[in-house]
Amino acid sequence: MSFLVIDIGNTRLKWGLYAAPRTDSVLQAEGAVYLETIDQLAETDWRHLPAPQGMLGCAVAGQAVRRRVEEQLELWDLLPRWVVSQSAGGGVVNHYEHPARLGSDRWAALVGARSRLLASGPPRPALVVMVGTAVTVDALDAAGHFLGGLILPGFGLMLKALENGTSGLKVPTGEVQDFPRNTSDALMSGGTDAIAGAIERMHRRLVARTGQVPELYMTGGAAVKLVPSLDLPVQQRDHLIFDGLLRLASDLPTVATPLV
Ligand SMILES: Nc1ncnc2c1ncn2[C@@H]1O[C@H](COP(=O)(O)OP(=O)(O)O)[C@@H](O)[C@H]1O
Ligand SMILES: CC(C)(COP(=O)(O)O)[C@@H](O)C(=O)NCCC(=O)O
Ligand SMILES: [K+]
Repeated sequence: MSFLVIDIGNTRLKWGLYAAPRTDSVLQAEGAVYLETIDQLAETDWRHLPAPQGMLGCAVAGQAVRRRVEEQLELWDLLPRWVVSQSAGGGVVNHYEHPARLGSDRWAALVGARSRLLASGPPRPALVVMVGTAVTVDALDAAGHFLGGLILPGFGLMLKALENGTSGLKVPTGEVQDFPRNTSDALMSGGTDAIAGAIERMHRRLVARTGQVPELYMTGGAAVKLVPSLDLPVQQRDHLIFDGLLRLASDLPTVATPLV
């Protein structure tokens, strides 16, 4: 049975069609569209796809966007199911003060990272970074306890805030430099150091807390921009959230019961 996973972020909708709702399942097709174009999915990306028998998604861009996607899903006869972050699941214990308020994409990324970590060796701590509209830096200990995490602006939001809040920063983005000597490079380097700095600080905290060096997983559209500037070994996984959704789907009862 082919299975559809969907990650609705605040900038793009990412989807993946897998052979089955299992973490070792083969990815058959995938795509990413900006939210402005999701009302055409049934006639574009999804038009010629084999009908999936099931789906599971995470959505953090609000109810209205989610409903627009559900209208596109009427192309097939399947029940839309959306993850709500739980207090425990997928091998992760969620120590957020209000577990359901943790972004479901963060939850899926944590579950995905934990399942990849356990599939690749002994249990260790992990740092799970999503570089998207916002950036999140989330800490897992060796037992799979989500200790907490950071939220900070993504590259786009940082640059937009500076452009809107000043008169002198309406310039194209430049390159990352150690000692930037023009406005464009200063902006790109400042944004990169802000995000890389947050990651390196949380990395140091997690080492101090656990006494072990964590695995660092990074995902998200802008991860590719950041990896070269990080002083830490990184596992860049574009499909980390998909991995988490498949793991959560494999735990679900096969009876189509809506999560929310
Ligand atoms: N190929 C790319 N190279 C660099 N940045 C990208 C690329 N694709 C998307 N981005 C940036 O990443 C962000 C969107 O990534 P994404 O993970 O889809 O975010 P979200 O999950 O918040 O929708 C935007 O800031 C966008 O500018
Ligand atoms: C932090 C986020 C905005 C990240 O969203 P994204 O950048 O992927 O669009 C999203 O995970 C969210 O809305 N979280 C809810 C608040 C929280 O996690 O505390
Ligand atoms: K995301």
